[in-house]
Formats: sequence, structure tokens, C-alpha cells
Amino acid sequence: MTNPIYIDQKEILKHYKEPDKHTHKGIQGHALIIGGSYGKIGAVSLSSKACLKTGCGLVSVFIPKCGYTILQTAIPEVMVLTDIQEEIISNITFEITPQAIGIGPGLGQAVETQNALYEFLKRNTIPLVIDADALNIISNNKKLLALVKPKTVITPHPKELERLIGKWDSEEEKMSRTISLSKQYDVIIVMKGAPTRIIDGETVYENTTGNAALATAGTGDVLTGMISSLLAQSYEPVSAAILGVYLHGLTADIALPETGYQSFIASDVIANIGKAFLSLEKQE
Ligand SMILES: NC(=O)C1=CN([C@@H]2O[C@H](COP(=O)(O)OP(=O)(O)OC[C@H]3O[C@@H](n4cnc5c(N)ncnc54)[C@H](O)[C@@H]3O)[C@@H](O)[C@H]2O)[C@@H](O)CC1
Ligand SMILES: Nc1ncnc2c1ncn2[C@@H]1O[C@H](COP(=O)(O)OP(=O)(O)O)[C@@H](O)[C@H]1O
Ligand SMILES: [Mg+2]
Repeated sequence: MTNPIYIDQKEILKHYKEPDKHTHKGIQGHALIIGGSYGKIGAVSLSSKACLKTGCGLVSVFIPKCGYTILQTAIPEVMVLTDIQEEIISNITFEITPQAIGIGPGLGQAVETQNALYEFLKRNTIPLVIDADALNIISNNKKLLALVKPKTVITPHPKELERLIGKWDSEEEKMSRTISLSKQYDVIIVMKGAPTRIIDGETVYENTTGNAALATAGTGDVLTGMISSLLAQSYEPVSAAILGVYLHGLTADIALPETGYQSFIASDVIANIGKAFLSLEKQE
């Protein structure tokens, strides 16, 4: 394996694009987050709020019906599309044209949802982030990987990665199998952990921000929203992954003196995205 490229302040400025003063919400990117199931609507709430707070102009969600009032109440800025089913997603259809889609947070793995994911992957040509249960469904039916378009970003945590590539005996084996998967399907793999690494074929990036405060429910769902937002804003997929992971980690570094490790929660990531962006502006 070649040496990783460390994602630090200097490296991130090669990827970061400053906002255009004359932009408006119609050209600032529209992202769609698909996920949720009964009891896990919170995952989509977190993901879609993080998506908005990372700068895209419009955010929609596609969720089961039971999440409608929850989403509209929790985040009035987000637009809500619903499945025909009450508690699960069974048929992913929408008439909007988002510039990026994030799929998986809280999705569940019901048979109807597995079929819906299959039909969606067959048709979809929009830049995509795949996380959580969408990855788990793919792990159970690896043929689905062949439907994933080039430069799709996938964001497995270590257990999800193991479901995708099988158990490993050493760090070297884990890296070489992940690189092989990235090359075989031309996907960008965000290997979440401490540290998070981003794999784009033979190129390995290693993040330098973040801390153990992030070891709490929903922080991965938030990351999916952040990367989807950057993709919708026309960042190249690898830059969206790198910048999303860097800013996500930075929120925990910024918040730590106030929250300590114990009381930091996924909503604190979202609350600190603004400060993380501002620290990029100050570095010039
Ligand atoms: N508020 C909500 O609605 C939440 C919904 N969530 C959703 O719940 C579903 C299940 O996701 P989960 O990730 O909880 O379940 P999984 O079964 O995919 O992963 C949990 C397993 O992975 C292991 N694991 C996780 N991180 C690890 C690490 N860094 N190193 C080693 N092992 C690790 C755990 O020990 C556990 O065995 C997903 O759809 C997810 O999006 C979760 O994100 C939690 C919050
Ligand atoms: N000890 C740690 N140090 C740094 N980052 C961590 C640590 N533990 C977890 N994280 C980060 O928190 C996030 C957890 O994602 P995930 O396991 O998918 O959470 P969830 O599914 O609950 O949203 C990942 O971005 C991961 O890198
Ligand atoms: Mg997760």
C-alpha cells in the first residue's frame, strides 16, 4: 500500500470551494435523503438536517408515511416525499431531480425494501452516497454492487465493511481487500473509524480530525447527509467524501471543550458544522 495522503488543514483547502456571493437556492444544489423505517425516522431527521447545514440549497427526504409529521415538525426547511407504505420503504419513486442522493440511514432491511433498493439502483444515474442498511442489503446480495454507478460513495463502519469484504486477519489485509473492492466497482469507500480513511482505487486518504466523542448514535447518519450535501453542490465525489469527513471530525474537536466526550451527541455535530466551515475561511 502506498502512503496515505493526510487530510489536514493544508490539504483540505485544495478541495474546499468558497461560496459564490451571487448564488441562490435554485443553483446551490438539491439533495434527496432516502431512508427511515418505523422507529428509525430519527436517522433521516439527523441526516437531512446535516445536509441542509452543510450548504445545499434544497433538501428533500423520501421516507415511509409514518415519518411525515415527525419530519415536517422537526425540520420545517426540509421537503417530505412519502412511500405508499406506512412503516417501511417499498417503492422509491419521485418526480424531483436532485443533484445528489444519500440512501440508507434507518432504512431497515424488509424484503420489500430490498426490492425497492434493487429497482432504485438499476435506474439511478444521480450521484449517490450509500450508507447503513442500504449497505447491509447489498452485503446480503453482492450482485447489487454491479448496479452501483462509478464514483458512488459508500460509507461503511467497520462492521458494515466486514459484511461487504469478509473478516480480515490484519490491517494490511483489510486495506488490500478494501482497495480491491474500490477498484473492482470504481467506488469511493469511506472506511469510517478512528481514523477514517477514504479509498479511491489505489489512493488512500487519512483524516486527521475527530475524536472518540463521535462514538455515539447517529453520527454516521449525519456524515451521510454532509457528504450528500457537498455532492449536490457539485463537488467531485472524492472531494465531497474528503471534505465531509474532515468537517464532520472537526465539529467534534470544536465541541469537545464544551461537551466532553460523554455528552456529545449527533445533534452536536450538526450544531458545529457552521464553526467548522468558518475555520476553513480563517486559514488563508
Ligand atoms: N436515531 C436513529 O434513528 C438511529 C438509527 N440508526 C440506524 O440503525 C440502523 C442500524 O445501524 P447500526 O450501525 O446501529 O447497526 P449495525 O448492526 O449495522 O452495526 C452495529 C454493529 O457494528 C459494530 N460496530 C459499529 N461501529 C463499530 C466500530 N467502530 N468498530 C467495531 N465495530 C463496530 C457494533 O459493535 C455492532 O455489533 C441503520 O439503518 C442506522 O442508520 C443508527 O444510526 C443509530 C441512530
Ligand atoms: N473513537 C472514534 N474516534 C473518531 N471517530 C469515531 C470514533 N467512533 C466513531 N467515530 C465516527 O463516528 C461515526 C459513526 O458512524 P456510524 O457507526 O455509522 O454511526 P450511526 O450508524 O450510529 O450513525 C463515523 O464517522 C466514525 O468515524
Ligand atoms: Mg451508520
